[in-house]
Amino acid sequence: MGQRIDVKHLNVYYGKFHAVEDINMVIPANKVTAFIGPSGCGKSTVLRTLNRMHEITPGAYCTGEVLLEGKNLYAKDTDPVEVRRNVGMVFQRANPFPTMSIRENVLAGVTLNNKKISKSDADDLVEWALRGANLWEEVKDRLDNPGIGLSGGQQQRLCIARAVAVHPQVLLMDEPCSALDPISTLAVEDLINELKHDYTIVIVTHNMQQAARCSDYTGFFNIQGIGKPGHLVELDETNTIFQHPKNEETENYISGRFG
Ligand SMILES: Nc1ncnc2c1ncn2[C@@H]1O[C@H](COP(=O)(O)OP(=O)(O)OP(=O)(O)O)[C@@H](O)[C@H]1O
Repeated sequence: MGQRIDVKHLNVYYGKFHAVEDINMVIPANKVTAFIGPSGCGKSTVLRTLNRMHEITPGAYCTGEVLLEGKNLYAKDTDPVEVRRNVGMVFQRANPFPTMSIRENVLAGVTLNNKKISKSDADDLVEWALRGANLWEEVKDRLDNPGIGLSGGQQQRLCIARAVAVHPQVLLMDEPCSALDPISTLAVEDLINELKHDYTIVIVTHNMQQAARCSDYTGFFNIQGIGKPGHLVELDETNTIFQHPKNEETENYISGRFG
């Protein structure tokens, strides 16, 4: 099952640059929450703080709290590796490991976590994860072929299979369809809709139609001006954000008056 995320007074900095200011939000379990907003308003930055991925950028840090089912991801005794196992990430560009086969790519997270697994358990896991990513039928006869030999849309679904193979609670997706053609985009959107039964999903997208199509909740982020920190304007049910937003800034953005 997916887990709920509570974000409290989150501020994110890249060195001296204050990138995101005082974010407070609840991301419900087993729903798709989309982050939208103009370029540079901090959508990806906030997403990355939800599994401490920003920490791999030298000088990046945050203050405030991110709670996964009430447990602070930033508590002193929390292991960031464990956080990233529970909260998986799918990136903008499909990034299968180039030297690995389809099968090895699916198992990569498990082997990187030093988990010993029998051949038959591995076979079952590969099939389960690829079925979960709606890719099994397309690749079941060529599991030992290189992952990078697949089409862009298939590679992205392979990365989703790799992410779910470690049994996360949450899946973060940073513009997962931006490099895909419309047919592959629809396949990934359908998949997102199915995956929410098992996971909590947070997706950053530039595409408002995509947010409207595949999310239950939408958070609109904005920025006052260049050099200013981004902030969350409002987060609500997707229908409310697109039809009756409470805030004029949101209304202006979704009606295409800026951004
Ligand atoms: N690694 C980094 N080092 C320094 N500044 C960064 C870094 N990553 C992002 N920023 C800055 O933080 C701010 C927020 O960036 P972020 O990428 O989170 O915005 P975004 O809303 O996701 O933008 P886009 O829609 O263009 O991807 C921007 O001013 C950006 O330049």
